[in-house]
Amino acid sequence: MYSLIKNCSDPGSELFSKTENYVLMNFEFKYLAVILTLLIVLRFSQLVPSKFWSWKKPKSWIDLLPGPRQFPIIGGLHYFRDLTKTFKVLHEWSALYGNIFRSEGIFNEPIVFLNDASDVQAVLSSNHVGLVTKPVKPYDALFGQFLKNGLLISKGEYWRSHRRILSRGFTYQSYQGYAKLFSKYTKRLVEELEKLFSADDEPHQISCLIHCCSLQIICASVMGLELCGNDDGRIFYESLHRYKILSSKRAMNPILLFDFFWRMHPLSREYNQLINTMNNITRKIIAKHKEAKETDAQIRNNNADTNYREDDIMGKKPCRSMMDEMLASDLTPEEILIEINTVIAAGFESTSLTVHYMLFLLALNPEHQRVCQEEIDEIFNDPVKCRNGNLTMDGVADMKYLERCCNETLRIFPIIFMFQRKPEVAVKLDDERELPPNTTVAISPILMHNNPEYYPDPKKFQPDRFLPENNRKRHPYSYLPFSAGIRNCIGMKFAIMESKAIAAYILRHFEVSTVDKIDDVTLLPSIVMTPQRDYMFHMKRRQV
Ligand code: HEM
Repeated sequence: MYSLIKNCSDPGSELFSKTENYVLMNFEFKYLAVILTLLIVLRFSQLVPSKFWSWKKPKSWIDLLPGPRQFPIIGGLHYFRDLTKTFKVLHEWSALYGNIFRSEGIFNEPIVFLNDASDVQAVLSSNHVGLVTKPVKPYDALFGQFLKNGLLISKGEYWRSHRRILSRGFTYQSYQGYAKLFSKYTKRLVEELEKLFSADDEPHQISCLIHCCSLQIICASVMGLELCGNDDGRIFYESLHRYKILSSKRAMNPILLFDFFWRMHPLSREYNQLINTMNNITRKIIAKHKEAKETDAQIRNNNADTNYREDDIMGKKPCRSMMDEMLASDLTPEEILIEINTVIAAGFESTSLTVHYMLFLLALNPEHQRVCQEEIDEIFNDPVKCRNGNLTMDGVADMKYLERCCNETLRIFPIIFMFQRKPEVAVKLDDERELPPNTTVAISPILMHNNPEYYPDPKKFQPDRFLPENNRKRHPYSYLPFSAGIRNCIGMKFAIMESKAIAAYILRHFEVSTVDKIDDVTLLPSIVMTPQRDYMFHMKRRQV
């Protein structure tokens, strides 16, 4: 099945592929000249409101907030010229300016950075749909063509009704089925790791294998698509993999966030073709499921008087996919397509990176790895929690220490390192401060999770920070890997269960160690927080 992977290169190096970046650079130089000319013309033609140029005039308490020096038009974007220093810049700003500061985006649009848990709670905790609106940039630019008005981007009542429908795919019953898929694909992953590490004593990178496993899990859970052994699956895998690389390249290049420039870029043609290819495959699957569902309904009618059991007809599949839940709603096939794209895009890389970071931290901290293994062994030896070598949903849920390690991993490496809101109504932070409607707010889990006020000795890997009694002592909005409030991550539980299941199978079979140290690898602000190169692992087979 891992024949899907043609070239096991690490994600960071693919992002820095020389030929494509040469194309990008050429492109930038060409269009930088166009932008500058355009801006000079705009400046002198007075077409742009003067507020964009007079960036120094304070107007409200927000303008008076501390923050880095801004420049006309580009605001504070130039601080992120060198993307390898992005997280360093954010940490420096937080150290210099405290828990609330301001910077500016393109055309000097103010952005308020909130890093105080109570301020964040004021923004995220309301049930008012107008409060959970997101700004058009960067969301639309990054995801708009693939995710259109899917759950991640949509707003208002449309968002609320779709959120309700998608939630039906995340019930206790659905998780019983997903647990079977976690086992199926992770067992194959273990076989591949076995082959890789038994061949020699060299350290190896493993992210592409984990990535492939996670992608198979999400495609099977969302639409019952088996990526292996059929052409559509293979094409979908290759297209999605390439789509991810192109969108990350776009995300890391502020000029390309403008649709105008992106459309002229040579890579955008390939990008559109990839989306078309994936959409065509998904449309075919939706049509097939719809047809099967109609046939089922017919059989059900014909069997109304008999002892008909739904499982007899539907139950050949290991579980009902999320798509089946959507087909049972009044969503149109095109709406279903967009929501499928949303769930896959939001769920595949975030989870595989979590596993990757978790294994790395456990390799660096063998004393914690041993505790996890004791817990995992006990559950694997329990015939109720692990049936015929397959972990059940309850078995995974019972791995409490592993879960604390997963939480601590996401504290140290919050994959979604920043997210934004643009509340349509005013938000009262306290008696003196109110954010006016349409203020862009940036919330950065990476700054919050490194604040010693919430996490003493934040660099240290300490899973017991997440013991229930310690959680109770901490502000509930100080832990934000999945955001919080009504617009938090809908797949949070799925992500934690899947990460734990993959890590559990690996740790059951291998002792994991690494030749890297935590500071050896720079982190990049791709759409998700990505290591510039893969961590290198050793895996030694355990006697179990
Ligand atoms: C460790 C893995 C994951 C992390 C760290 C993560 C994190 C997040 C965060 C921070 C948000 C809020 C983004 C924002 O406000 O802009 C979000 C939203 C979302 N996530 Fe996840 N996620 C993960 C896995 C998943 C999985 C596995 C799925 C699906 C199965 C998923 C589906 C979604 C969707 C659909 C949204 C949009 C929700 C809405 O706006 O109502 N995520 N995720």
